[in-house]
Amino acid sequence: MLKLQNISKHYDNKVVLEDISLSIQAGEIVSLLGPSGSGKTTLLNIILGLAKMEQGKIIFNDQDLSNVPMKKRGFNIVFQDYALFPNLNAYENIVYGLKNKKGLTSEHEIQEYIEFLELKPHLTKKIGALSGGQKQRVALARTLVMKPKLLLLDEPLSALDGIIKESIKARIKSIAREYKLTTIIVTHDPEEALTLSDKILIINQGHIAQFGTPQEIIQQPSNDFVKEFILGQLQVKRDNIYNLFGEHYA
Ligand SMILES: Nc1ncnc2c1ncn2[C@@H]1O[C@H](COP(=O)(O)OP(=O)(O)OP(=O)(O)O)[C@@H](O)[C@H]1O
Repeated sequence: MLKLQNISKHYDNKVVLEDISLSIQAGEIVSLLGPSGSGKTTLLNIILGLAKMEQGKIIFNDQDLSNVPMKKRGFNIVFQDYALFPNLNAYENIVYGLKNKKGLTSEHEIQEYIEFLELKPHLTKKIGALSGGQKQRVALARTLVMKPKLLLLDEPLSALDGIIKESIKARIKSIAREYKLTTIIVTHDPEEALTLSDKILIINQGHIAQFGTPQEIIQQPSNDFVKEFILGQLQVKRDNIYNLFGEHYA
């Protein structure tokens, strides 16, 4: 279980996060959702250990990790641009992080992750020859072979379109379920957050606007910001299509 307690962060004189507290249960998928500049990536980086906080605590399975360096936290992230090595092929990318972790993951286990993500036909391809969805799956496999205690994903769907997006969404859900892996996802898209997560943390200008299940957020938005940000954006999408096609759009 991950507990964030009273996390605050400033850049120069600007408050970026103020007094963020929440608890995430083991195996849950939680989205950090908010507009551009609201502090989502900063919070993700603080959990990862990449950014420092001025105040607050990070407790994971009853252990205080607040001053534990990134490498010793055992959390892993998939960055928005995947950060894969273009000169290596897909398999070499997947196992790259294991070089200094002898014995962590057997070849048999590596093959299981590869099967799970249906990457077998692509292993010898260079990164440049892969589609966006295939790159995302290689990035996920590379992270899973490290057996992370917590999986962090920064905008995992933003570079993907349509059907590929839906298939990666399903993968992320099945990874969390299959490996009981607590997963935290940054997104600015309400639809993604609502369809992917067990819980959503809505951030507005560094403050928690609401933390709840998708159903709670839809049925009981706790303030005007949540209403506007979530329901407003979804309504605009519906209206745009309705205006074009009228009653033909069910
Ligand atoms: N290294 C930095 N130095 C100074 N200010 C920063 C730095 N990183 C982020 N900020 C500021 O902190 C605020 C929050 O940024 P952050 O990247 O966390 O937001 P975000 O919600 O992830 O936005 P986006 O969706 O655009 O990525 C912004 O106002 C940003 O300008």
